[in-house]
Parts: sequence; C-alpha cells; structure tokens
Amino acid sequence: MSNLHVHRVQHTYFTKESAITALENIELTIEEGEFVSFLGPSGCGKTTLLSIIAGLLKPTEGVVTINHEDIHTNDSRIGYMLQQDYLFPWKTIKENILLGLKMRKEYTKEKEEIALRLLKDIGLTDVEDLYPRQLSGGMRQRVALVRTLAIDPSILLLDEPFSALDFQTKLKLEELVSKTLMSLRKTAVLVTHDIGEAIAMSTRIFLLSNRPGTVAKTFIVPKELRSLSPFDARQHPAYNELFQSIWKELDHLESKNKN
Ligand SMILES: Nc1ncnc2c1ncn2[C@@H]1O[C@H](COP(=O)(O)OP(=O)(O)OP(=O)(O)O)[C@@H](O)[C@H]1O
Repeated sequence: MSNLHVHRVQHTYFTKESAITALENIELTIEEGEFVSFLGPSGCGKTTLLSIIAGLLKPTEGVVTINHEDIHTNDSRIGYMLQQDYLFPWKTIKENILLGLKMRKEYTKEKEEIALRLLKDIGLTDVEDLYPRQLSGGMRQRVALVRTLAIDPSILLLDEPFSALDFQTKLKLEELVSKTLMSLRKTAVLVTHDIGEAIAMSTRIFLLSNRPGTVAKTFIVPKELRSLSPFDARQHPAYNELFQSIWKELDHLESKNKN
C-alpha cells in the first residue's frame, strides 16, 4: 500500500535579521486514496508544509517519503495545483495541458489522448484550440487540474485552488475535483482556509496550531458525508456538528494568537 509519510519535520526560515520557525515536529501519514486537508490560523505554516511535501523546500529537519522512498525536487509522483492557474497565455489549452509531459520528456500519443479525455470528463469540450484568456476563471482552474493530472502523479497537492473563484463555481469545482480524484484513486492534500471546503472534500482534516505549526488536532470526516456531493454534504446534520467542533478549536487557536 503506497503512503505519504511526513516524519519529524521542522522548518526554520533564516533571514539576515531573524530566524522564524514555521513548523515543528510534524508527524503524519496519509494513506493511498485519502483526501486530507490542512487547516489552521493564518501564518501557521500550511503552505510551508505543502512546499516541503512537494519537494520544493528542503526541511531544516526531518524527511518526507512516499512508499518509504525520500521525495525529491521535481518528483513525478507529486502534482501541485495552486490558487493561480499559471497557464501560459500564448499557448492553446491543449499545448498548456501537454506542457508538463513534454518538459519531462514523457509525452506519448496515448498520454495525450488520456489528457484530452480528462478535459472532456471534467466538462470542457471544444476548448483545446482556445487560449486561456477565452476561458472563465473556473474553466482555467479545470485546465490547470488536467495539466497536473496529465503527468499521472499519485499524490496531488492543492494549495487553496478555489479561493479566487465565486462561491457557486467553487462548490461546483469542489464536486468535480473530488469526483475526478476519487475515480482516479489519487491521494490528495488540500490547504484551505475554508472549513466547509475541508469537510466537504476530505476524509481527514489536520488542524495546525499557531506558528510554529504542529498538528494540534485531527478530525475524521464521518463516512455518511463522504458519499455526498460538497453541496449535499453541507445540508447534512453531521456537517454542522463537525463544522462547529472545528470552528471552536480554530477560534481558540486564533484567540491565543492575538493574546
Ligand atoms: N521565505 C520566507 N522567509 C521568511 N519567513 C517566511 C517565508 N515564507 C514564510 N515565512 C513565514 O513562515 C510562517 C509560515 O508561513 P506559511 O506561508 O507557510 O503559513 P500559512 O499557514 O500558509 O499562512 P496563510 O494561512 O496566511 O496563507 C509565517 O510566519 C511566514 O511569515
């Protein structure tokens, strides 16, 4: 069984004037096919942790492994999706989604067909020859998802990918993305400020403490919510119960931050 293991990770940013410890003693395991979220007060180190898992930042201490093998820079087992879509405006949608494969010299006709089929499955038809400026924000984020999935990573890291979208588009994309990742059996790690989004999309939620961030609490999302769409999950009593528990913990952490 393949899993992602974050072992005793600590990270300090050293600047000329100071040393800022962003993370301390992070220890967690994410099983294959799980969808987990990181929630926590502003500045608690969520993005730092995601960058370390992505192999973009080397932790001051500790290791991250997938299937007991250390991760490395540009690790093809990991895909990264950000708040901004970073599509190249001068390239067509098709060129954009095939770019990662070509840069990694992993392009094949078969992989192109899979990527184009994924584009259709995610509700984008007849867009291959268009340019990013011709699409809406929600459509561009779907293209960014397909570009990330085209390299067939086993783990997908999502750093607030829906935060720039309007509420309705966001709910629709939450549903599309979670359905797509579930059907492809991908493991996903989401960083978000939105408790509702974390509950509607995850199997487990890690709440990080104030900086230096460490895992303050882990919440398991009840099974009955997992089979529902993000919209329907929000109507379920179990959703409200979990929302309130997380809200209380977060409020407690944030009030400690101000004192
Ligand atoms: N390159 C850097 N150099 C110095 N300090 C940094 C750097 N990047 C982040 N930090 C600091 O590390 C801490 C954690 O930052 P990080 O962006 O990981 O938090 P976050 O939880 O993602 O924040 P937010 O919720 O506001 O997006 C913050 O105090 C931040 O100021």
